[in-house]
Amino acid sequence: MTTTTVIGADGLGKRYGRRQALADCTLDIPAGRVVGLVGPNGAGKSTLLQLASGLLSPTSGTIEVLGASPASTPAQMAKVGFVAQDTPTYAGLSIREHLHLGARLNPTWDAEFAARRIRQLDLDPGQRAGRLSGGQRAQLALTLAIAKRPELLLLDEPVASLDPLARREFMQVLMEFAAEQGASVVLSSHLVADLERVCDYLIVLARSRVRLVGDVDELLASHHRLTGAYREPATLPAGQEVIHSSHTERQSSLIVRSTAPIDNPSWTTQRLDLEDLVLAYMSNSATIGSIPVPEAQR
Ligand SMILES: Nc1ncnc2c1ncn2[C@@H]1O[C@H](COP(=O)(O)OP(=O)(O)OP(=O)(O)O)[C@@H](O)[C@H]1O
Repeated sequence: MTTTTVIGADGLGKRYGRRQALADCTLDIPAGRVVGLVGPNGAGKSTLLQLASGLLSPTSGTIEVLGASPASTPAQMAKVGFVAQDTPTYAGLSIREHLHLGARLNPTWDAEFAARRIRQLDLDPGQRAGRLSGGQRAQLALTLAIAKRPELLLLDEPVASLDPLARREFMQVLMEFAAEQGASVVLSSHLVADLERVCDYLIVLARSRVRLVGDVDELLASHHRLTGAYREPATLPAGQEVIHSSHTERQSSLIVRSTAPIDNPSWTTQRLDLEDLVLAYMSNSATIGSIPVPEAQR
């Protein structure tokens, strides 16, 4: 692990009975990045975020967050913000009471930010959380998490219930927070176009396993779409790994990983965008079988 690792995982796994939710997950996420966590339903994204927040314990391997075991001390918990998928709030408490609670519980609470954000969102501070719409409740939970001024913010599908304009505006607030504080953010989402605007680091999970991880610019520079006359993928030179292929009788279209430039004029080479890259790895892993749990571990 590097000294600036924000989340370090080694062979991390989580099993619910016979169901392997996360397997053999090894990560070394550098600090100060905005990390997009993507993958199909049931891939293990929430499980990974809950392991990082300390809400779940691993069944195998290890995880460290900001150099310590997740949620191991009050000081460590103060440095990490987490908003779960269901954006939990206290239904009986008003927005104002949530802000007071936040101020009492968090040593680094930014009261000015919290009050300004609630005004910007046009929310009534006297309104009980239980009376808010789903999107408004999510905005309250996200405001509380950012006002805590954590070193690491973990967000599980934070924008799923927000309208398109609110989504874009929230992503802007999130980027400002990360840039101003030098904070690290990990957010899961199915909305890759939103992630493309804010994330500089990517993790693709599928079928409980990490399929792709790294700096977004480096990943985009090392993947290429090749189109040309039909041919067998096996004819590619060493060092070019086919991630996804589709063929017609006449044409082959490949997504290839290669750090060296593709130097073959019989292919037309194009760059990928983030969505192409994510979909290539998701469909590639759809063809790989699920992970059997060894008899001895059941
Ligand atoms: N409490 C639980 N008990 C049993 N199985 C669980 C539990 N929580 C999650 N799982 C299983 O673990 C796997 C991973 O679930 P997880 O919620 O981490 O996926 P996800 O990637 O967040 O999915 P989604 O995109 O649908 O939110 C799934 O197969 C799920 O059914």
